Amino acid sequence: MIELRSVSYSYGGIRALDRVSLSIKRGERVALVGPNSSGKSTLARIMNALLLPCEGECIVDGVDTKADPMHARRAVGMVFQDPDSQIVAHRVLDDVAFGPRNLGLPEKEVQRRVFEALKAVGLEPDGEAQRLSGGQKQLLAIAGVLAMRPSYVILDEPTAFLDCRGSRLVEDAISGLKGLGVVIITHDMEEAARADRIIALSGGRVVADSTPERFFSDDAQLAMAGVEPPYSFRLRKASIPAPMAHEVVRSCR
Ligand SMILES: Nc1ncnc2c1ncn2[C@@H]1O[C@H](COP(=O)(O)OP(=O)(O)OP(=O)(O)O)[C@@H](O)[C@H]1O
Repeated sequence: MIELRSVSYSYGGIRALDRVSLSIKRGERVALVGPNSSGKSTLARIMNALLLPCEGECIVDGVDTKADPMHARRAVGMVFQDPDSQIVAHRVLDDVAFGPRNLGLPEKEVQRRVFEALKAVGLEPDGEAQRLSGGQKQLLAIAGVLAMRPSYVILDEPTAFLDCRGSRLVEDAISGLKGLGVVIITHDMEEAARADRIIALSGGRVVADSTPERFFSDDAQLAMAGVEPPYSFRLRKASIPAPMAHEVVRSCR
């Protein structure tokens, strides 16, 4: 479990997180939502120890990130918005192998991890990384993280730069991530609605932590989080059967 206990973080005089307490379990899928500058990316960086709390504690599987930041960096993989900025090697195979090779693993183990990770996201091993589509590059970034065998994966607006087709590829790959704790930072409420839980931040504070169903039904929470319910939810509320509502939304995208 990733557990934050009253975590605050400031960049100089800017308080980005203010006494945030929450937990993320392995196997659950959590959407992190909230307006710009509400602290979502800072929270992600606290969880994988790229940043350490100014106050409070972040505990990853029982280990305090201040005591052992490398433990959290291994356990919590990060995928960022921009697929191009995450490519580190010319060939697809070498790109995914980059992390495991840096761990000093035997080449046989590196290759096993590379092929498993590529299979998990549905990417072919041959080819050049820069020739992939935007969506495929994002799959490559996810494969690179999976090859490190994390317990949790945080995706910071993974579909923000992608077209409809690329977004669908990435969404399908994320749905296939079983057994890991998955945190998706998103402004897309359709994406948030597919999570088990939604955590909303505003002004660096947690203003909601509940199921999508409850979150999207609670006008006060929605107002505090500065978001609106997704189209599929509104259609459902208008008594259109869920599968049909889902299809309407898919065909609209
Ligand atoms: N490196 C930095 N230096 C100074 N201030 C920063 C830095 N990174 C973030 N901040 C500030 O911290 C606050 C929270 O930013 P953060 O990026 O965590 O929010 P966010 O919810 O991820 O925003 P967005 O949705 O725009 O990506 C903002 O006021 C932001 O300006």
